[in-house]
Amino acid sequence: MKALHFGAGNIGKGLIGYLLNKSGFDLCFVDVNEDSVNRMNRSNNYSLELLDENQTVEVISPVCALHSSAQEKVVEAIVEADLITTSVGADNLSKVAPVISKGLLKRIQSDKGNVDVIANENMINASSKLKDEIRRNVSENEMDTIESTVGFPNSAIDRLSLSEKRSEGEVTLVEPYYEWMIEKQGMLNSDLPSIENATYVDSLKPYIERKLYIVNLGHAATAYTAFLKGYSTIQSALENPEIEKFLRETLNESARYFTHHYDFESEEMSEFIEKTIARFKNANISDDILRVGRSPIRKLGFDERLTKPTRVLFELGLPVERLTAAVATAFFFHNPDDKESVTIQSYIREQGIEQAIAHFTEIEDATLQSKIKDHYSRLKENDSLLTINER
Ligand SMILES: NC(=O)c1ccc[n+]([C@@H]2O[C@H](COP(=O)([O-])OP(=O)(O)OC[C@H]3O[C@@H](n4cnc5c(N)ncnc54)[C@H](O)[C@@H]3O)[C@@H](O)[C@H]2O)c1
Ligand SMILES: O=P(O)(O)OC[C@@H](O)[C@@H](O)[C@H](O)[C@H](O)CO
Repeated sequence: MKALHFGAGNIGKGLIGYLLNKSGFDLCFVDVNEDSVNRMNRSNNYSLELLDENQTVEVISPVCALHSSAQEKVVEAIVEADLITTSVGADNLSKVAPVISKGLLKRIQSDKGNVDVIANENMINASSKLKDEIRRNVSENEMDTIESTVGFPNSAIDRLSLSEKRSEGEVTLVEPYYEWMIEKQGMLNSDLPSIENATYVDSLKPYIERKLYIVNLGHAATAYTAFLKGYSTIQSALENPEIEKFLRETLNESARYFTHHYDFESEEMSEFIEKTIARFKNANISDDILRVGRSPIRKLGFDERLTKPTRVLFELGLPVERLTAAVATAFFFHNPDDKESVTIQSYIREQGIEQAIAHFTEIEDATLQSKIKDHYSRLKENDSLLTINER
């Protein structure tokens, strides 16, 4: 059995590649990063270090890699694959769509049978998004054939996966906890054996939303608050009780989204929140806030982790005091190497914070906009988060 995975990055190696290898797949990565492709092909393996007390190292082997520019080889690998997966970052799905389209059409011509393509990104319905991108690259008839033989099951992935450059080479670092949830109904390849330790669900929506609007919301809020307070890692920031309190209260507000829309009980949500905070505080992890806070424009998007729970709970008349403060913190984040943060900062300089809030969050309600703006102004005056908590 062969699996082709686009994106030999942290989660590609730390979760998707790890589980596909455990499930007996022959694994090949596709990446734009020449160094990482060459490194993998030199050793045909990579190392994973578990971020627990024992720091167990596992070698994942055999693996190979193709550079994205080797189009013909990538197309051939798609034709031969039993499963195609991605974790390239949500904004890069449009970039992998052209070659995946070519490969799928060639597969269909070669009568290779049904296959599933799973995009594993931190966004709602990433596989459906990839399918939409593929649609832009093919004719209507071609899309009809693709749709009849290719499944695009949506998924949710969760594992803190980082990497570190060491003298022996790059090592992928992973927390012990992981989750890969795959929506059964989108799958078309009934011959594919189950992926070991993946969870197959009938409806993904409650889980992907909980992942994004609790785990990733909490992560983003911590990273942006940490930036404001001068911390460089999530773990050092959470040693500050004020930041931990703010995180917990923000997540408790967001929990109401889930008790309102789904069957989640409040105790269950509280347990999930405590488990999430404990994962973030794992003393064996040192997670850079610049990684966690990356791409703030994406994170402030209308349906994204910061904005969606805030606007929906506000519309329901439920409290959003901490959530609006969390949204405000994102407007301070600045990393010269992160184009999105640079864009936000120059937008604020040129248009002002009010315009920036409306523009990046696409929130139209004036009251909600001004709540975010008030928090921004107070934070700018160096007002503490605790003061916000008490308001
Ligand atoms: N790292 C985590 O803890 C984690 C956990 C869950 C979900 N995710 C999600 O997984 C995705 C990947 O995140 P990551 O942390 O692994 O990022 P990463 O930057 O470590 O890895 C992304 C990889 O994709 C490659 N890539 C980019 N554009 C490409 C293209 N056009 N073709 C082929 N390869 C391309 C990059 O070179 C890189 O190796 C994101 O959507 C992220 O939100 C990450
Ligand atoms: O990958 P992003 O940029 O969407 O979000 C950054 C982190 O919150 C994220 O990578 C988490 O580490 C991960 O989602 C945990 O499963």
